[in-house]
Amino acid sequence: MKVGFVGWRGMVGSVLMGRMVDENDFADIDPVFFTTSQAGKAAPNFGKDAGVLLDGNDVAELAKMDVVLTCQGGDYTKAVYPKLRESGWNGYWIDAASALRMEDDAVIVLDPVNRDVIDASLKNGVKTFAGGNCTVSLMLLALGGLFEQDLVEWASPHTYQAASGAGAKNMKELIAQMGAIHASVADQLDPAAAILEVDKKVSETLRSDALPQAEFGAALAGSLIPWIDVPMPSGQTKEEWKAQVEANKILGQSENPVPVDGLCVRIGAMRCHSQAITLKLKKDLPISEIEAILAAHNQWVKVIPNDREASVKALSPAAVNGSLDIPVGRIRKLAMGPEYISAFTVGDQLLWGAAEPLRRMLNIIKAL
Ligand SMILES: NC(=O)C1=CN([C@@H]2O[C@H](COP(=O)(O)OP(=O)(O)OC[C@H]3O[C@@H](n4cnc5c(N)ncnc54)[C@H](OP(=O)(O)O)[C@@H]3O)[C@@H](O)[C@H]2O)C=CC1
Ligand SMILES: N[C@@H](CC(=O)OP(=O)(O)O)C(=O)O
Repeated sequence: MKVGFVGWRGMVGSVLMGRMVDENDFADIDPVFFTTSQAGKAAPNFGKDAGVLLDGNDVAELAKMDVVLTCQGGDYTKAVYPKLRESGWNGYWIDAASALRMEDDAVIVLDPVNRDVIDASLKNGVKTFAGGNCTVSLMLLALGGLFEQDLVEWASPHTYQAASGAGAKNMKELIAQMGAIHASVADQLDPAAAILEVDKKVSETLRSDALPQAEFGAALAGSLIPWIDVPMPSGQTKEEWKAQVEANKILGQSENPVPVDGLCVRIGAMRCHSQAITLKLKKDLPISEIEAILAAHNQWVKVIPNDREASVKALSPAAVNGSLDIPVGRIRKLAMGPEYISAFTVGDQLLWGAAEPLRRMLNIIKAL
């Protein structure tokens, strides 16, 4: 099977390549690597010689592929995908970008949650598959058991999203901001120093034009940004809008959607998105039963007991970074009534949030 990779050297693409090497996924495919800027240079070798890089805008070359897997971004998809389909190509297109997710002829892939939807679509001849928005995929992996058993009346996820969701340059800018903050008070951090003086200087640094902020346009380190992506007419941000439409499309219930809505906030984590979710369940279930339902859903979700030590240790971006685990904890009844519960979950937005569902979709196609 000829698989053309586009966007393989970007941040999401690199995580994907790493996972494919780890899982020996290159063994049974013929990889072909495309680029939009380096055609003719040597292709990478992930255990197989792949010749030279081909031009990612060359529709005739792309049309020789059985599968095209792209992590290049939405602009690339919008420019190339229609031309490739119009050329008569009937191969499988697997995409990290959001551009095609809500198209009628595309399926959003998250196979531990919607393998049934994927299998039915393959039988029906669907050839276009997109990975979901990172917060949506991570929420559904964490709470999959409750959704699967149709126990959720509504969900309100409030997010704490990492810098990586905005791109590699933003991750570097976050670190540069941390460095600038530290540098502004580095000689005043001894125990005897007056903390209010230190705080004043830090505030001045955060508000100063000298703080590196070309990417975020605001301070993120030592602060937060309560807005992700463009505005929608509803008053939601586009990131917030995606929660309900994508979650229900993944679950195959767009006709009768479960309301999913909350605020999305960028915080100073590197590559793990966290979410505090309020759920209204359709019935009053004991916490032990809720925990058992969540834990049984998939092999990556890990239920964390609602105690201080376990929560601090396991439910943080620092603990989850680089891992496929999806811890979910802080599960308790809320004061609003016995059907209202809270949950807090953390997931690596480059792994389950981006690369892993695509890698697994490629393997599903390979096995057809
Ligand atoms: N970041 C995220 O969290 C998520 C991103 N996505 C989707 O994936 C797309 C790609 O995101 P991301 O991986 O962050 O994008 P990157 O900016 O890291 O990479 C995109 C492309 O930039 C080009 N590029 C130029 N200079 C470099 C360089 N120095 N190193 C690496 N690549 C370089 C490469 O294309 P070329 O070889 O053609 O020059 C590369 O494929 C997004 O637009 C989005 O649609 C989806 C889910 C999550
Ligand atoms: N918007 C996400 C990252 C992302 O790329 O999302 P999407 O795949 O839906 O465009 C974030 O900023 O954290």
